[in-house]
Amino acid sequence: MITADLAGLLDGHLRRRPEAVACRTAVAVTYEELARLVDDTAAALRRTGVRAGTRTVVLVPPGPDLLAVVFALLRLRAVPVVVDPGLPPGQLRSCLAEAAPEVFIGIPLAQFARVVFGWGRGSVRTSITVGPRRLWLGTRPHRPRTPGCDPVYEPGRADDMALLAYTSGSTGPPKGVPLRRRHLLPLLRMLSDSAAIGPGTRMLSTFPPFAMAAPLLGATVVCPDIDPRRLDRASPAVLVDDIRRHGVGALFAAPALLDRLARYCLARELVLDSLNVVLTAGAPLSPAALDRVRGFLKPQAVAYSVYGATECMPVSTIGCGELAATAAATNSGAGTCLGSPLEDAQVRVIAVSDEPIDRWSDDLLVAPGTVGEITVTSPAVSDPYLHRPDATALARIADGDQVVHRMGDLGTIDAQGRLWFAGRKAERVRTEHGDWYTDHVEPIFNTVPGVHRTALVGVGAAPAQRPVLVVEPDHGTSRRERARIRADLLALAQQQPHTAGLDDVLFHRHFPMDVRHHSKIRRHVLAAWAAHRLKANDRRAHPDDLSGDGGAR
Ligand SMILES: Nc1ncnc2c1ncn2[C@@H]1O[C@H](COP(=O)(O)OP(=O)(O)OP(=O)(O)O)[C@@H](O)[C@H]1O
Repeated sequence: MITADLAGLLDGHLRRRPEAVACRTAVAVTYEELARLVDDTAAALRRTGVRAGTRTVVLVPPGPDLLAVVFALLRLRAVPVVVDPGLPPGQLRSCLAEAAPEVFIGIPLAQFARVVFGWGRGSVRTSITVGPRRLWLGTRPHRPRTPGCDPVYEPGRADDMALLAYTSGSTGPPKGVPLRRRHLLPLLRMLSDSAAIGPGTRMLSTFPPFAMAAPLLGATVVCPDIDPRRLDRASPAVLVDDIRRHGVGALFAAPALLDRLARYCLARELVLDSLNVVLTAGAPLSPAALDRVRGFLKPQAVAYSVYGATECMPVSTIGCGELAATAAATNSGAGTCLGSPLEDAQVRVIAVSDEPIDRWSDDLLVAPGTVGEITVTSPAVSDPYLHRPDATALARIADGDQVVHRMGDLGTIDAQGRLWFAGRKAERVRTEHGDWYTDHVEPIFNTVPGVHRTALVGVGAAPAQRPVLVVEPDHGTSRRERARIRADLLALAQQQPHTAGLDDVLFHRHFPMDVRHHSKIRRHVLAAWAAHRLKANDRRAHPDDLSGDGGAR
């Protein structure tokens, strides 16, 4: 049974299957070996003063060392601060200034960056380097006799703070999200129930925090040789090799990386037949990408898109069969189906507003089928943001003794109770004739041959913005091809009432994406670029010269 005593979960697997492999990198580490590492690490951390509640930054790549540190912190009931290592150094510094960690654990490169960029300056009192020889402040602690069973550790409680996780900062600066142990249980239960991750499963996750869940469920975590800071550069060949070599049964990858893997497999007619389940999250999985993903799976395998956010994970899941069945609707502008809300998650859609809402009232609800903001009440909803009362006021509604979380996403609920994604609230385009929703528009245009992806952005001040479609063409597209694509897009726009007002198409070589998943388009960055570009084009009266940042592909 999954309980809030997460360290106890790990110990349970150790007692039942000490010889089972907990982690696979170049070497295999068994549960027994992992437990010893955790014991050593916990003892060393305790000697440096790490206690329940100590905020600790961990910048260590996935592998046994990271598992040892994270599970040792769990055992001590300390609080890991989870921040994307791929953030620009200045943004990472701001996150750490806000989180005020007392302890900084990192590999030598992270320690070097800490000193150079001033990460945690003013709050960090202990820094610990995880090196090739695993030196803890130059000393090696004593080993407790029975690994995993040291009686000095208290079992974790549901209300203990588990971690401080930062959002990906796709729509503004990343926000600190305090998560208690009980907030994590719905995710663990979903992984165990829907995705069937359990003893014996070999799981590979390209998102390290999800990889940490595998040993808690008795599974083996396979750590791929990729840089989590640069997922856009992760090699599909390396992933394929790891999946095959280790017989990976469960894979998590964000949509963009999953699609790159799928394209790689498609070109080589590869089927990854060890995979039973594939999970993705972070952004919609487009119908075309889904088709390609199904191409590398055996027929019995399932792919799920999981919908949720740092503040509330998960909200709903949808399997590949249902996603495929709703693909035609997506391609004609209905949005992306996110599936039915999970048990325990109450999802309601309210009228769109950019203002705080203090109290819940059923008057906030929109009629079924009408686009509004998605709200969630669930045991997974986190505590309020760290030190951000304004952001919290915009994201929370009090409803008696419950808290309603505003997802900042737009969507609808259909007659079957399924949730549909329409785009992010902050990225809606507000024209004189009404609002345009990114996920009601982009999928239509993404079907045009030669288009890699599109982004709808608004230029000018709301509510009189000019809708602009920015296009990232397939690699190597010629100028003539671009002219054809533009003509096709504009013709397609005329076929749908909700896109008929589109007159502007710009080509951009390579979209700016979020650092966590490289799957969310940073539309506000593109909007600023588009405004600049349109102004330049208007000045030159040369609208066909649509070269993107540094020239179109
Ligand atoms: N399966 C999915 N389909 C569509 N969108 C998804 C899915 N899963 C997550 N998302 C998007 O990701 C968002 C959550 O992202 P995350 O918590 O990483 O930070 P963020 O909201 O992007 O960060 P910030 O608030 O700093 O901009 C959701 O609100 C939603 O927009």
